[in-house]
Amino acid sequence: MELKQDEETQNQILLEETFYVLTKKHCVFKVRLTKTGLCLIKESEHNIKEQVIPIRDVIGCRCLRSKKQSKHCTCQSIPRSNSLEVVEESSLELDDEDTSAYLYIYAYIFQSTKGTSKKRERTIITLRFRSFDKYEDNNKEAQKWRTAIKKLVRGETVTNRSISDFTLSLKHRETRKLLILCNPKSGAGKGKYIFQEKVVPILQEAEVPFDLFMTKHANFARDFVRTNNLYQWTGIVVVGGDGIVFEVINGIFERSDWSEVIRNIPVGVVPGGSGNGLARSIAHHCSEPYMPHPTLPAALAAVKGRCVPMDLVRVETRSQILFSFLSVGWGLLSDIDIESERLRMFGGQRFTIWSVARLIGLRSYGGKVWYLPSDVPLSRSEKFEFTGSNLDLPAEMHLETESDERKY
Ligand SMILES: Nc1ncnc2c1ncn2[C@@H]1O[C@H](COP(=O)(O)OP(=O)(O)OP(=O)(O)O)[C@@H](O)[C@H]1O
Repeated sequence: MELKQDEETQNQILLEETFYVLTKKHCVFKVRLTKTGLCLIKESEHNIKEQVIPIRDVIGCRCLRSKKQSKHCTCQSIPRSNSLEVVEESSLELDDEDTSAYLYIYAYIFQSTKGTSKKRERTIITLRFRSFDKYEDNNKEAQKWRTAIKKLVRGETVTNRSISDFTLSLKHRETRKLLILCNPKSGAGKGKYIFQEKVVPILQEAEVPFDLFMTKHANFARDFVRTNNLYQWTGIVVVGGDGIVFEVINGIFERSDWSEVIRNIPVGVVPGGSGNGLARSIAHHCSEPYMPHPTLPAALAAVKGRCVPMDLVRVETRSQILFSFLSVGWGLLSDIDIESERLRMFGGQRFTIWSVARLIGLRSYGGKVWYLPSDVPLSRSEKFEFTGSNLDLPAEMHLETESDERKY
């Protein structure tokens, strides 16, 4: 009984609106927002199709206005969806004649690809609010949807009652700020490119502000996290390989307030290095596809603030104390890792090349290992399942509310 009630509240409609596709006659989309997702119901002459975009796949949304067209054509007062250019509300380039408010919703959804492994695809849903004559009224509607979606994305409670107050806080601003530590030398030297091209667009779509610091030399990141006030940031995202993550974690443990930091400041990694063992392991743990877009699961987790606790290993040698998060290497593997540094220009291939070299000249090491067998069962990862669809969403979809200008 309780389960059923819970399901009912999850599926309770928070917002609902009817939209049209400019280019298709007699094609109506009902768009519903519930706590679990954005439901698109396509009603055409002969059938009804439906797809739910789960809230966990949505990263954010933005309200924009249409941009003034350079060559104004009097025969086309309504911007065509495929030629639509949009700007911020504050822009000097906005088109005063178009009183519509455009809500851009950004989602990364699993596509039902037959025969191949699952992957996430970027999908943009544009909702054009144009029922009213004044931009302010259309914007109020769009902002109501925006605020509700953003709150749900952040895991906050949204009820039908609270939605009526959303218009009061129109100028809702994101306060989350991430610290990005990017190693420009990681992997084959593409750390900066990866950040600018793969991560920045996702941060912008999610409207997550950030402070970026490029590491200038070995141990820069370690010193940075040891000496700075980390509480000014909501989390640390490292762009690089396992080496730079190692620096950050060990830098944290060199602080006197390390226990406070590890409880309050999550650390994430966007793979930019050669091996990227931690980023791969996290993607595997979360059942997120790592290939063909390795940076995607990490960037999405960073903007959504998704985090789970992670075990660390404290290693004491005669001369130092270290914290390890993947493995503690000794012998052949460490030799390959450290000595292949000179082949950095080959990216991840450096490990294969140096493995062959070391196997040819195999060294032997003597040692003893003591261990305690674990009686704790291995934890099972949460499986994110593909939610059924029969709509086959395109990468971009433009829907709009009805207006007097629309004529069949
Ligand atoms: N600006 C820099 N110049 C030279 N070295 C740097 C710089 N910034 C950081 N480093 C060093 O580069 C080392 C390797 O970096 P990182 O782990 O990001 O890449 P990787 O070694 O290619 O990846 P992986 O560890 O996953 O194989 C780090 O241990 C760090 O000390």
